[in-house]
Amino acid sequence: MTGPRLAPRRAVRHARAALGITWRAAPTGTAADLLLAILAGVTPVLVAALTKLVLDRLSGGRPADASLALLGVGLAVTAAAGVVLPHLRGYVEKERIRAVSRLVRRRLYDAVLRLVGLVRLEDPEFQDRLQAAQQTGHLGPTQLTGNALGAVQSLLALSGFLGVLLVLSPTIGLLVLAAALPTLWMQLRLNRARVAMVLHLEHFQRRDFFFAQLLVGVPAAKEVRLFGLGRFFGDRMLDELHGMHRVEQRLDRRELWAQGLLGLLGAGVAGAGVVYTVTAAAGGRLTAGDVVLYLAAVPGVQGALGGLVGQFGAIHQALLLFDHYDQVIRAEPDLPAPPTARPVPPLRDGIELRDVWFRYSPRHPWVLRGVDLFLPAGGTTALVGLNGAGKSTLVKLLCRFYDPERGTIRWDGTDLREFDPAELRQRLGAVFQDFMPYDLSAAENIALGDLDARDDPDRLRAAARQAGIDEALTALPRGYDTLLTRIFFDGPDRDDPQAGVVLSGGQWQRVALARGFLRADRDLLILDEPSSGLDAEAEHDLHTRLRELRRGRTSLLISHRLNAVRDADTIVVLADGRIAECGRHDELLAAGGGYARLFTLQARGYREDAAAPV
Ligand SMILES: Nc1ncnc2c1ncn2[C@@H]1O[C@H](COP(=O)(O)OP(=O)(O)OP(=O)(O)O)[C@@H](O)[C@H]1O
Repeated sequence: MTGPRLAPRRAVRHARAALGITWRAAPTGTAADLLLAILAGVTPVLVAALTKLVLDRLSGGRPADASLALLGVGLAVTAAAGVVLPHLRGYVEKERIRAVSRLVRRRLYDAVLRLVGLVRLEDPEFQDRLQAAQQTGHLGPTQLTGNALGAVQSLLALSGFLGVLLVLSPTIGLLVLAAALPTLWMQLRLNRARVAMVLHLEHFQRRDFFFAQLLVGVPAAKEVRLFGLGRFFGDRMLDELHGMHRVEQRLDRRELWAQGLLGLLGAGVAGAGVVYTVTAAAGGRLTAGDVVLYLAAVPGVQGALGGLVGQFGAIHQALLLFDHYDQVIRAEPDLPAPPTARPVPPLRDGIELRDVWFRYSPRHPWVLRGVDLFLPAGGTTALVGLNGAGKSTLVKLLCRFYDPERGTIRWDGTDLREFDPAELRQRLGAVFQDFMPYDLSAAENIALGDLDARDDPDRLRAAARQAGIDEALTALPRGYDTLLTRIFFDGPDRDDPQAGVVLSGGQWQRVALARGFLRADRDLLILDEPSSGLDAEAEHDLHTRLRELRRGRTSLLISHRLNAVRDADTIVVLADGRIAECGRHDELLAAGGGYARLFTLQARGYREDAAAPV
């Protein structure tokens, strides 16, 4: 497995950014941790040196005096510090990690919210990066800082012990250093392989998570059971897990061999040193204290060197992981913003699509191929067409989730590109075909349509009444405060059947409609298949209410049930990416085109149903 590389300039930029995040998130904690790391680095060297001095004094035959007592106290205090310091560092580090996680997460979501369109979010490569950034974003700064501080500690311990060894016996000092060099080289190689493995495993992990979610999650539960897919997905999940484990095992074996051999080499050198120091002490060339100092210094040097290499490896890994986060944070805006956005005026004339061409990316086919359409202010336009004709795509362009590749969409003559998208959307209301059921209370589910209405129960109820769901919500165990989910419960609430409820598909659609109706006063209301989940009576009821609600206002209605759109001021048929027909219901019927054919087909279906014996 070849190791992934990060260009040096990029690595330095990431290191600065990651350390900057740590400093901004927890300046005091980071400074305290640095101080503690320095103390932790010098403590073992001090303990070893003081032990040698005490032993030398004791074996030197001089009577005990105050200086020996002082050495003893110094040794006790330093040894105690050696015990306490790791715990203190552990606490400070956890505080720092929590602060960094909060800051990293806030910045990540701020960056995602800066993407006002959908292009980047729908790009699979960006999604992949985003997932990785969500999972590992905090590891960059925390791992980098933790290991940089660890490296400071290791460097201090290493230089302290090496200094002592070189003073004591330069030969042994150099021997220990030489014995550590192969370890250093091998560790660096292993580190690179481990980083490569972590990145390689990300893909396995995501697929493993996907299959696991299918098995345990509610959304797929019905199909998994009905189609008997449990074993199939389970096997796929285990394949991914096996794949991961095989990669890990290969590296673990390599590490085992390398570390075993290098451990033996290190032990050999250390053993030779012990023989030398003991012989020298027996011959009077070294003291008993020197022997103890040597015995402490050899593992100290080897440990510090190993630690240092491990820390550099972890820093390398942290920088690579930070790359995902950095790229998400630095993502360019997905929709060009005008240097100075024009204010969005109330709609007076209408919205005009002029020769609009659109495809989701150059890799995708054209969806819209020169659409010319005018949505007059104050009128209801219905958009119909076969599955995949591009109706929802046109809606997304009106909301400026994307820009047309060619042509323009004009709001009272001004290109939508000249507006700030957030301000434009303030003037729109919409109920999307794939509306979102939120695991929140009924009131919150509606209020999300206009957060200003959060504390205005009358407005929420009025919207619910218009969507025909007020009665059902009032009858819930806790009325509008009832949670429309059973996911977030713990404690006594878990067993309380009143705590949360599950709505039917049609009821959810009405809640989504109520959310949309909170914005019924906006300049344009878009309803994409608002009644697909409603029963026939409810659908009729809804469209009657809609007509009253939207009288004199601009709306765009999409529906496959042509009976529901027959009263629209204009009906537009989208086919092959263009406007194929346009007119009032009677005109289109008389024209005998695609609309007339579809309408007749649907009407005949109803008539035949009615005529069929029950
Ligand atoms: N995010 C996307 N990325 C790529 N292609 C897409 C995306 N969304 C839709 N499409 C494609 O664009 C075409 C038009 O889809 P769209 O959803 O606009 O059709 P529609 O008329 O609303 O269909 P339906 O009546 O089934 O809701 C389809 O071929 C679809 O596969």
